[in-house]
Amino acid sequence: MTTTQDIDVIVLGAGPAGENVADRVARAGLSVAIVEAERAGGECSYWACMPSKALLRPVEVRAAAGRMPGVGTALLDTDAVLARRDDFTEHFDDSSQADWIGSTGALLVRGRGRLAGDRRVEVDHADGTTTALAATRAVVVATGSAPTLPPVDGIEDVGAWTNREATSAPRVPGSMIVLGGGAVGCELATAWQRLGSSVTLVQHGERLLPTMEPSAGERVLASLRDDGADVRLGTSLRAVRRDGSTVHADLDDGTTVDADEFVVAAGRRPGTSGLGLDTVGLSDGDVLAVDDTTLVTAVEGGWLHAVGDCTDRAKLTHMGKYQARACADVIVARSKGETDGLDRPYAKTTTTAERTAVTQVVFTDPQVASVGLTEAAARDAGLPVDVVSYDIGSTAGGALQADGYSGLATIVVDRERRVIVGATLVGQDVTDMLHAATVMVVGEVTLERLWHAVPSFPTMSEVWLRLLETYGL
Ligand SMILES: Cc1cc2nc3c(=O)[nH]c(=O)nc-3n(C[C@H](O)[C@H](O)[C@H](O)COP(=O)(O)OP(=O)(O)OC[C@H]3O[C@@H](n4cnc5c(N)ncnc54)[C@H](O)[C@@H]3O)c2cc1C
Ligand SMILES: NC(=O)c1ccc[n+]([C@@H]2O[C@H](COP(=O)([O-])OP(=O)(O)OC[C@H]3O[C@@H](n4cnc5c(N)ncnc54)[C@H](O)[C@@H]3O)[C@@H](O)[C@H]2O)c1
Repeated sequence: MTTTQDIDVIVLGAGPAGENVADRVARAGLSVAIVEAERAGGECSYWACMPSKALLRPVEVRAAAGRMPGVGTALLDTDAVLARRDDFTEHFDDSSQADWIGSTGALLVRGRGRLAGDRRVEVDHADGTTTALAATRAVVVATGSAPTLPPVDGIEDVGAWTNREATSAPRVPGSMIVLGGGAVGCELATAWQRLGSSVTLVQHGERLLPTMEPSAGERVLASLRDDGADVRLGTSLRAVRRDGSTVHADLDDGTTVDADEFVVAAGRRPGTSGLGLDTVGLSDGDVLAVDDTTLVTAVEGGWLHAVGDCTDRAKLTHMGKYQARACADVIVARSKGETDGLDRPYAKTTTTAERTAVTQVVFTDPQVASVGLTEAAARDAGLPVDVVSYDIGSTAGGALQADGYSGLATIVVDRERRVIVGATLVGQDVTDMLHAATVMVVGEVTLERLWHAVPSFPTMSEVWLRLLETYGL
């Protein structure tokens, strides 16, 4: 075993969250080692955000062309789509990410890391050797998440695809069953159905995208069915088996669905197995619950932080990176002896927006973009809220964007404070409208002041004015 001492900060996992901690801490002048077991860049770069969006964008463009008289439905060359997807994942070569980490001043250590007691980490390398590291200031766990396989008879034996196989497939399968109707299931079903596969999506709840406003799931459901996908809501999988090239899925509605591939998109668990959590008083596989300054609450001493998917907070790249920035700033502030106000809401050293303004875009067609609380979440939190919706297609911008534009904007208004606490946009090309809503929520801008934020004509942003008018301004 080799030993390296005197590293200020050790980061476990070089996904988007871990990389951002390392970058920011290194730029502040602290020494950092970042340990990566697979590829620098993490799940997001190779098997999640990037490849899935590279599969979705071409079919989105094609659908938009179909809604524009005089343009028509564009050609679909699936080989070109898959080749462009492979360019986005750098053909699984992480050298540019590794070079970038090096350029920040952080030391990239290749191997599988685990905690080995207070402030200590051991890294097991592919050649069988182990390196022991000790952190003088902090250890940050950023090990991401892993797909959950529901306890269904036969599921372990059918060669189930997870997000990894489903985003990196070298050809379009003839047919597939997608288990789960969250963001992963809805995006993959949209992409593969439109690329030519026959998709059956099985969701055990009564709605798609169940954590979002109901309008989102309803419209995505209608679109998937319009595309020809077979979507089964309120349906559970009883058993699954493979017979040669065919998978047979027995559903609790009494039917059996046959397909070439079986994709599991039924949620994710924290990537904390085999991480030595027992050496710091936790149990293998635990969620690393953190406070607003990213400190792991169950471990004393103020040295163990966690960011990204492993914390089981919003499992989104941009939110993980937001946590990473706060985490780095807390560590740097403490290294300078600063202690006051580090946990003050909206201080740079906190992740306040995790509670007030989580943003998410689901790249289905229609797209779904949301920030903050849904109506249901706001009512559960006891807030006095009113809800207003407006058809984006009724704005001049919406009508110009596409023939028969169909889209809905919904705001959740705290009627006592006169501020927006949540917004959801559903429709074609709404993704970049989200940030305006995010500023409204984070800035707690009153409706009376928003009245003076005049949207340009003829843009879809006029929906913000229409929402205020509908609310009575
Ligand atoms: C199909 C799919 C599509 C998605 N699309 C989006 C999207 O469009 N937008 C969005 O915001 N989010 C999206 N997400 C979610 C997003 O991928 C995650 O939230 C994000 O990757 C989490 O980043 P992370 O750094 O916490 O973890 P990860 O990206 O999982 O990175 C963790 C890293 O830690 C490494 N690691 C794990 N254990 C160890 C260990 N013991 N030692 C050393 N290294 C270790 C892993 O190899 C990995 O590189 C998507 C997810 C999926 C599955
Ligand atoms: N564009 C994006 O922002 C994006 C895209 C993909 C994933 N993600 C994130 O990645 C994370 C994981 O996504 P996910 O969709 O895997 O998880 P999820 O937990 O969001 O959704 C899983 C879905 O599967 C259903 N389900 C669970 N077990 C089932 C079963 N046995 N049978 C049928 N249905 C079942 C659940 O009801 C749920 O709707 C999420 O936090 C998501 O936000 C984000």
